[in-house]
Amino acid sequence: MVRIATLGPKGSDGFHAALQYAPEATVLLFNRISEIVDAFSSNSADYAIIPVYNTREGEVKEYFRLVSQLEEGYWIDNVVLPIHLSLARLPISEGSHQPLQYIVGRGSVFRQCDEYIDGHFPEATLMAVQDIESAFQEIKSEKRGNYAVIESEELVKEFGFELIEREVVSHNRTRFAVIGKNLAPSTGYDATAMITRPLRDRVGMLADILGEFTRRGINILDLQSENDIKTQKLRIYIEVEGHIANRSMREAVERLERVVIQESDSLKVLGSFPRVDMRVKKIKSFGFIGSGAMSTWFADRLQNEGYETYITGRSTELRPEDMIDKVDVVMICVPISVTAATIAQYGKMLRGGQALIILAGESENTLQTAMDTTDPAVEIMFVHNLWGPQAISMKDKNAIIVRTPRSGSFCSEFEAFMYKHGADIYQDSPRKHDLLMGVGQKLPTTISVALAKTLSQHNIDCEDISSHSTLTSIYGILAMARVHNQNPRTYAEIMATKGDGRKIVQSFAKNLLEIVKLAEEGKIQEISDMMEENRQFMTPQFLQSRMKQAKAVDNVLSDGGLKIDL
Ligand SMILES: NC(=O)C1=CN([C@@H]2O[C@H](COP(=O)(O)OP(=O)(O)OC[C@H]3O[C@@H](n4cnc5c(N)ncnc54)[C@H](O)[C@@H]3O)[C@@H](O)[C@H]2O)C=CC1
Ligand SMILES: O=C(O)C(=O)Cc1ccc(O)cc1
Repeated sequence: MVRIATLGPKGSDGFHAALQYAPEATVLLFNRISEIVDAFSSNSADYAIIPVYNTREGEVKEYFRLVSQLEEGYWIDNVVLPIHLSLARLPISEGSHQPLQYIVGRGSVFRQCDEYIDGHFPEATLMAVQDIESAFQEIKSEKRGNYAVIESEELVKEFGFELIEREVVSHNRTRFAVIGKNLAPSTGYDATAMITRPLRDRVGMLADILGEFTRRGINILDLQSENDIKTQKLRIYIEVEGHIANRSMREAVERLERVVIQESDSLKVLGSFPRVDMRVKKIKSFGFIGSGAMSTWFADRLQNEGYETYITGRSTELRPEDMIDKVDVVMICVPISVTAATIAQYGKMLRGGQALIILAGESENTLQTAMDTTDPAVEIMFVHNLWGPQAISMKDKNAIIVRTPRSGSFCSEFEAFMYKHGADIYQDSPRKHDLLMGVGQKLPTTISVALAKTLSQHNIDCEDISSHSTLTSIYGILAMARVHNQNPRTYAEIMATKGDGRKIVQSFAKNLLEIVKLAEEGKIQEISDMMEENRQFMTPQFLQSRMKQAKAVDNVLSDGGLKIDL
């Protein structure tokens, strides 16, 4: 039989939280949080259940101190309990009713009810007690007719008190931490709580701590800080999404100690536990058609948000046609050149109420196919993430979304998922997307491939490429290296997409030949005039802000070792 230590008395919120966690448990009841900790530490209890947060009172301060004292044990789970508080007094049969002068309750209950008490009993004297059971008994034995108590309805009834008012505060919920002896295993949908030791003063410490998580795309759920009572140094409590066993989480913690705080054992992991989710989600499951790099990348992150995911492809055991029926949202994520045909093949299998989201690099043609081949009650949206599967997170990366009149709440939920993970989202029309991908993808990719081919044709030594590049020409070299360091098919597909972007590459090729000709003929003035004209087209603001960015890049590149962990 498991033994759980919590705050009493019988019928208290802690008591109910313990039974909600383990209905068969033996519940050991105490009046003080420190007594609960002692019971747990001395092995008289297997678990401790402690209130940590209340929707009305905010954080429960005592816990902050308590959790940092726990030498063994981990925060392994949570119980969220609605709290129903009632105002009650002795029944008339047990003493005369007099005007209420005193209200008795636990300190935390008063904090939850302060609005109600201020509004209804501004003159009353409040008496905060630790041991509510003794308080009930004393009011009874002393027949105190001018006393009232605020507690749960169950408890006031148990002591034979009479209700004056039921449910004196609404939206009152308490989160209890479950403390156990061993770290909880990963469920795939976890959060991790940690607290720092008292920190020495250091400029930017808080921002640097948060940055370690943000940089890795780890969402921060809660942040609190408190001055350590003795030293008056700051301690920081952080709750983040993910399990401590995840690689990026371990890396973040390791760097926090070694690089940011620069003290070993400066960070204490309180535990990992299944995430407490208060949001309303409508989507349960996503199914991918296409089992490549981008499908896996998105599926992993959706799974970490608590969604079920299925990946299907030409060679997976689960067939796309069998998957479609199981999911709320079908994601099409295959090479651009086969996206429209894949939509045409599977689109008709979706039923009203489902959503079809196209992850691809070409919008107009693919969206038209989706609108034409699916039931009109199917939601449809196009998403183009402008990062590849090597990216750790989508934080600060561009994403283009093309909504249609049929993009509904499922599509918005997917967009909210990308927003939450820090993507910079831009809404386009199909044509605008395709045209601008001529600028953002087709042209730079084409140039990169042509550049590499040219260097190779002339047997240019790779060492010489770096040593002879200028602050300006390095950009082209970097782009060339990036493009040739990833799946060539991805880029060949981009170059071959249909749509409005083609005219950008075609005009570029024509202009290139013209400029080469002018240069060969030594027409310096004509080229300068052309550049002057170009400058008129680009606004001064654009030129200045990009120049500023370029200088920032110069600084990063010239700062020994690139300032990146290689
Ligand atoms: N890789 C990247 O950097 C990015 C890719 N995207 C887009 O994501 C989509 C998927 O790209 P990745 O996952 O990178 O490609 P990938 O090559 O890793 O995977 C493509 C998947 O489609 C399947 N497939 C190939 N031909 C097929 C056909 N004829 N019928 C059905 N399935 C077929 C493959 O078996 C594979 O499972 C593409 O539309 C691409 O433009 C978007 C942004 C970045
Ligand atoms: O990582 C890079 O540099 C990319 O260019 C990734 C990429 C590849 C294909 C896309 O459709 C969008 C982005």
